[in-house]
Amino acid sequence: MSKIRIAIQKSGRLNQDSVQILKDCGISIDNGKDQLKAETRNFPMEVMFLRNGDIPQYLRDGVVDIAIIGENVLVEKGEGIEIAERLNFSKCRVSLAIPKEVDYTDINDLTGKKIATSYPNTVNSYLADKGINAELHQISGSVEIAPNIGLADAICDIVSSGSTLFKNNLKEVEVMLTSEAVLAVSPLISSASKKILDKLRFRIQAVLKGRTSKYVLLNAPNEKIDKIVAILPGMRSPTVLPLAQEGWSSIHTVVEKNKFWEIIDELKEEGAEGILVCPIEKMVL
Ligand SMILES: Nc1ncnc2c1ncn2[C@@H]1O[C@H](COP(=O)(O)OP(=O)(O)OP(=O)(O)O)[C@@H](O)[C@H]1O
Ligand SMILES: O=P(O)(O)OC[C@H]1O[C@H](OP(=O)(O)OP(=O)(O)O)[C@H](O)[C@@H]1O
Ligand SMILES: [Mg+2]
Repeated sequence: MSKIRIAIQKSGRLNQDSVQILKDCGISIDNGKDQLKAETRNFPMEVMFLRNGDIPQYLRDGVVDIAIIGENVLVEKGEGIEIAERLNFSKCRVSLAIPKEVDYTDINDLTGKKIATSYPNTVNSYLADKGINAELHQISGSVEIAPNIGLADAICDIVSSGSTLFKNNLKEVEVMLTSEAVLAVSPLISSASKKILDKLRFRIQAVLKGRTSKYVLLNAPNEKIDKIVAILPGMRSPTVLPLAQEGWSSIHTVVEKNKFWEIIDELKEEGAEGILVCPIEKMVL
């Protein structure tokens, strides 16, 4: 039986969450320590542990069928590679930053300036789009130090909390793109592997939906049911079950995680009691 070959990051920011999402999809990796290739249990899949930055080439060459990779790397060097799923982790942005004390009006201020980055294609196309000429200095890491050591006037790098910029006395002046981990697909994927990919995507969608939803149970007096149901969103519509105590019901529904706090006060005002919020493992719509 054929297997789908997936690349995930060997070590770094994407590794753990990539292994976890496969695990949540019921796929456990038989991983001997320091192995670069591993088999999986319960799913026709072979896992290659690679450098994030090398993965686009492996996808293009068809050495792997699919990969979990930072979207920013695809923007930089992933031409022709498609995204099958956005995975909602490793969220960051790729931005231009300059020393805090330097005034900044707009992108024209970067004309003729030296910009250090590990993402030359991304910067070049951003600047070309805005008609700006600047000099790029490509380095592969610790980019934020460049202005402090006189290597560049500005930098382009990944920003998440902003603390690396802050520590290096820099300020973010342009957000060029936002990024998250994605499931990317080789243009050379076979039809047999594509069928396995469809199964994997189905599982990933169920896992991601479960991660962003909560199962909510609450009690309410019967005369308040209509008002409470009107507040609650649900997969179809909330379930209403009678409680042993006459005149009361239990209402069950699924709510988007970040919407829960918006509606909790309304629910309480309408007389909801004993509100329980539970995690959902998987959700198939
Ligand atoms: N501070 C951050 N917060 C959130 N996501 C980030 C952050 N830094 C990087 N990422 C995302 O995680 C990906 C992997 O980053 P990481 O620093 O682990 O690897 P890398 O050095 O870019 O790659 P390689 O595996 O080739 O050494 C990046 O491409 C980006 O999408
Ligand atoms: O805005 P922040 O939350 O500070 O995150 C941004 C930093 O995170 C990444 O580096 P990482 O820690 O991955 O180190 P690396 O240079 O070894 O990849 C990125 O290259 C930035 O330097
Ligand atoms: Mg990094």
